[in-house]
Amino acid sequence: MELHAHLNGSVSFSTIEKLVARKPHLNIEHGMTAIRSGQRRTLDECFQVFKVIHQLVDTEEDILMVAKDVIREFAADGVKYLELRSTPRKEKTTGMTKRRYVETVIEAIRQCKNEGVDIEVRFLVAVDRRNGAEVAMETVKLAEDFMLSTGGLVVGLDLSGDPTVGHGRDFLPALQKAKNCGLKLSLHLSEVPSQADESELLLNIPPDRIGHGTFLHPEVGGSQSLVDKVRKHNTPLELCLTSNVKGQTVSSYSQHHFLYWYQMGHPSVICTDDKGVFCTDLSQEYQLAASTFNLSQEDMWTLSHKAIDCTFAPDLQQQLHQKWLELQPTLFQL
Ligand SMILES: CC(C)=CCNc1ncnc2c1ncn2[C@@H]1O[C@H](COP(=O)(O)O)[C@@H](O)[C@H]1O
Ligand SMILES: [Zn+2]
Repeated sequence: MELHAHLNGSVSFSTIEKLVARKPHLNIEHGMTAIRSGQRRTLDECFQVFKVIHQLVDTEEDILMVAKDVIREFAADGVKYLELRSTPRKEKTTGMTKRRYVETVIEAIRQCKNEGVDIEVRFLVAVDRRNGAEVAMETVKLAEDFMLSTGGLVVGLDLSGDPTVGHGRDFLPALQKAKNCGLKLSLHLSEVPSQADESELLLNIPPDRIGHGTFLHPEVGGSQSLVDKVRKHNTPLELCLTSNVKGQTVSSYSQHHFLYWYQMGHPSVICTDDKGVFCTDLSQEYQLAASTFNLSQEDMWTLSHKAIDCTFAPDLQQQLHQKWLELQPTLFQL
């Protein structure tokens, strides 16, 4: 179950190579699009990486290839349900519009389905906080249109982008509108320490899931009131270990807030965030969680199984539970 994956952050080394071959004039090398094992970057440096990738992915053909490759790679890693998220982008130079951007991702999802790739994929339209409130409202309208026209492939809205830019209060009207029209909300909250006020406000909506939530609890400068709000609504957390360690918002794997929420029995879902940029995959994230926190195969199985209840596609949950029941004896003896 992969519930938190940004499309352009998930582009693998082999896809980057294909993109670089299409655009040799950009002089982009792989070291500029990925943060390798043992490397750390500041949050700001990480966000620069996305700018480089966006230069490489600027036509409909690129989006189609990238989305299909990413979906196939998640499937090859054993992911059976994927919620992809991406920020619709307009590119003047290539004529790509935001509407065509979303249509192309949807086309990629449909093509993978028709080709028999063994994975269910749903899409969240992303709001980049750097683009401000007005664009956020337009994005919500776009997301609503696609939710209605894609037969349920577009299921929600994501709020992401550089957490040090802007304030969540500006996005409240757009987020409320999204919620009211039936889009599920996954919000990046408290990814950096300075966001307690913003989280306090946005948790009142309330969101349907939380991305990261690194600094929600009092021990790291959050507050009991924030934790209480998350607990009251039983809002699942999407936790991305490698992303947080490489982006240096968490000092080491053993210090990751996964343990805080997991020990509390709170719905916690392990995700990749940006598997390409952070050179990881979902299996590796599960492996890391298991080895860091001394969890058994059974614990890990239960984690992935419980994630089914956190999807934004309730229509698929029964089918996924059935799949997990069938897969269990083929993987290991409990
Ligand atoms: C810098 C760092 C540690 C990244 C991980 N944490 C993140 N926090 C907030 N927004 C993100 C993160 N990773 C990816 N994104 C968003 O996803 C975009 C890339 O995917 P896409 O173009 O939306 O398809 C980025 O431009 C950014 O808006
Ligand atoms: Zn994210």
